[in-house]
Amino acid sequence: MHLDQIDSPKKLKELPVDQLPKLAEEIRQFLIESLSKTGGHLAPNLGVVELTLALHYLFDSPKDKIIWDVGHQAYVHKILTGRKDLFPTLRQYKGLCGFPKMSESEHDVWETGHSSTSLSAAMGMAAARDLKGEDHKVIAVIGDGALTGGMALEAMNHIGNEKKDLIVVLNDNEMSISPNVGALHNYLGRLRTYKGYKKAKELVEYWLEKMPSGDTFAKTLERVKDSIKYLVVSGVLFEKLGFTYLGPVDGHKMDELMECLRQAAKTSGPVLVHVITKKGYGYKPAEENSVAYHGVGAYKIESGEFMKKAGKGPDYAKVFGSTLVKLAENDPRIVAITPAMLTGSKLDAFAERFPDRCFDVGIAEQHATTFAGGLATQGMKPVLAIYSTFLQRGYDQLIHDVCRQNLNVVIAVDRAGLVGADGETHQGVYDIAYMRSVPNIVIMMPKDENELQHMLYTAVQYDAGPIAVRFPRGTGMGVPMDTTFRTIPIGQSEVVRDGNDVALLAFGPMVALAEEAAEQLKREGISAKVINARFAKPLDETMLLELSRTGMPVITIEEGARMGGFGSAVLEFYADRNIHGMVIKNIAIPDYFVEHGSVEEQRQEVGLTVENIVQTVRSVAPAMPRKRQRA
Ligand SMILES: Cc1ncc(C[n+]2csc(CCOP(=O)(O)OP(=O)(O)O)c2C)c(N)n1
Ligand SMILES: CC(=O)[C@@H](O)[C@H](O)COP(=O)(O)O
Ligand SMILES: [Mg+2]
Repeated sequence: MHLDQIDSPKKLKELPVDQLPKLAEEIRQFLIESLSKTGGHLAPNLGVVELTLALHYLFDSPKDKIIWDVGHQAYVHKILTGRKDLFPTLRQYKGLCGFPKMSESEHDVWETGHSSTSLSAAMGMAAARDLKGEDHKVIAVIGDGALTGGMALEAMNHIGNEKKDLIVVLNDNEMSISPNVGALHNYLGRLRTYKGYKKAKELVEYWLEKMPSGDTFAKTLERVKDSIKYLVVSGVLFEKLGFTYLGPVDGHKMDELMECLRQAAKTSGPVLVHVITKKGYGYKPAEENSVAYHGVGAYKIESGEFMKKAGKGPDYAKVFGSTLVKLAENDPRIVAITPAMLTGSKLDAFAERFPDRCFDVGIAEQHATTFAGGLATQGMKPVLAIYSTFLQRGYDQLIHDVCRQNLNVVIAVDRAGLVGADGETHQGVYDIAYMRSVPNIVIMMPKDENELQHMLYTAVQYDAGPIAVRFPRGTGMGVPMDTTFRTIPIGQSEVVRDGNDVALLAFGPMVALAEEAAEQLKREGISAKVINARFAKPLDETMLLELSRTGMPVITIEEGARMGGFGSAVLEFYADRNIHGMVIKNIAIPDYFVEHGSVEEQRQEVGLTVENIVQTVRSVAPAMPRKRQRA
């Protein structure tokens, strides 16, 4: 039977077990070929081919619940559950999602994207099963990186105490996106070398059974057994936390893996199966550089060479990273923090230049935020580089620890706005709303990459509390870069184009759309003023008051959730001052989760387009001062 014929776990089970390694090979070839065109999370999936086959072969999905942590490694699961033919649409608009998605399949029992949720979800499912008197297995598959996340540890604390039947498969490839970090990671390294002890323990037990008790040799063996037991059982942290520990097992050896998982299925209470895999397994470029092949765009299969990305300027993240190095050269207070996104946040150069001042804390956004606070109390200038979507994890810490104590923490909010192919789990569209409501914080966003360097400079100079500079995923505008830094006055906007019919008040890179719209409107005889708002907090009150005096309709434009966002702030400003009668429209992201696709397609869907700005302006034309005068 070939891969093409396997469209369900039921079909897979019809395959003789000795043919699974061949199937694994076919799946790998399929992944390498398919992702070379669409891109996606290649290396994580190549590493779990055998593991996924074993799980679907042995367990009975969807009755048995298989939960994928992060979910970036669920492609093989998707292939085996009838979605192979959809792979040409992977991560594309209206196509197959890059993460588990309940609407796609009954086998996707939990949706993910953010890490370290699988154990809590598994515990919830196991508890529900027991309360309802049902009988099925619950299996959480979690990577060694995701295990460093606080949620996973909180869940282990609960699971180990409750003693419910539940299997945790720890997929240990020694990598997060970058090499995994931390004491837990070091500990897993030591466990991997314990392998021999388990074998020795089994051997001693075997001989003990054969010997008459009281025999002198048996007594000696008894003592050996005890010391081995100490190393194998009591020495293993997971055992101490209430789990039965099985492993480590080679995750690419089908027979060993199956045997270990079979044993896990038979064991009652929480079990942790420690599976050792290689990220990128079976594709040389990915094995050799799993960091680069963690998440990829299109590439040439033979060489692994990536296709060139189209884009006008350097990546915003790159400008952030290189500017921070320059700033840190002259400011020893600057410390960079990343919760496991060193490469994505382009902090590699910083880490190389200032190894002592760069902290990769693992997938630990909560800790990262409070750690930054701690540094700030001692006069350091922590720069927390964090994706907008992952800062959601550190929200309480942002409020309670950083903002409440008014600490000088710079928050570099990366991937702010629509992010494209990762889709709804990763959209950076909530941070304006969730940060704006917190006292003390300053929130700014540059219109282009040149302004980003000035904003970062401004942020590290700022000594009056927390300050966030948000910037989008992807390439900048291709503008010339100034060679000296300049301070941007806090709360001051910039007029980028004058006009007297309508005001387009744009936040961040939306300024470019507003300028394009203004150009188009000019051809229709409408004169649009374009303002680069720069700050969502504090607002430029002088500018807003001036606008209200002109009587022009105001259209706010932002790539963020409409509710509570920048536009809401403008509405609040006028309402608070009893300035009524103004025509104000907010162009922003509506109240639903925007799915995967290209950023262009997502913008089109939500109306963040030149056409929609123009259309909105047309709709308010009767309220324009000149038109009113004529009427
Ligand atoms: C809360 C959160 N922080 C950061 C990330 C970004 N991220 C995605 S995968 C990953 C590494 C996960 O490592 P691991 O669980 O070991 O999986 P592997 O890729 O090694 O298979 C990280 C940091 C995320 N998805 N969620
Ligand atoms: C699964 C996950 O969370 C990351 O791998 C994410 O896809 C990275 O996003 P960037 O490509 O924007 O760094
Ligand atoms: Mg890993």
